[in-house]
Amino acid sequence: MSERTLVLIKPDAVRRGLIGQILARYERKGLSIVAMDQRTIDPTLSDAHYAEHVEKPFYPALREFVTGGPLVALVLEGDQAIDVVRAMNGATDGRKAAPGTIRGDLALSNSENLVHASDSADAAKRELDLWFPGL
Ligand SMILES: Nc1ncnc2c1ncn2[C@@H]1O[C@@H]2COP(=O)(O)O[C@H]2[C@H]1O
Repeated sequence: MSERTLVLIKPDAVRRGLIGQILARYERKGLSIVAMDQRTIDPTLSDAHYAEHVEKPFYPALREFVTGGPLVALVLEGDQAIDVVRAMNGATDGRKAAPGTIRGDLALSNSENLVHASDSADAAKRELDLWFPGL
């Protein structure tokens, strides 16, 4: 079933010049880029996006990081896109993510882990409404 998912190419990836490499992986897989926008977000959007994490001890550093430079928000579409993109991104901690995944190949951190993707259909709906209202 065709689905849409929200992906963030985070500020560490933008800083490292990895936007093209990361986008190419999603395109090669056959996913469609439905929308794409480079922006620097404010703390309010960070708090809304990461609502489930705002009380966690790592959140202040995460907010600083995610608001600290431009990121690329995109909507990807394709068959089972939510699970497919999560598998392509790999485990949260880049040090533990499997080789062959984006984080496994390109990240060495648990926090600066290059990409974010919606982790369920409910999360995708919420995040798509938040980042691309009206799409
Ligand atoms: N234990 C942790 N320490 C620091 N950052 C974390 C930790 N767990 C999760 N994160 C960050 O919080 C983010 C939540 O979802 P993401 O997929 O965007 O990627 C995660 C990491 O960037």
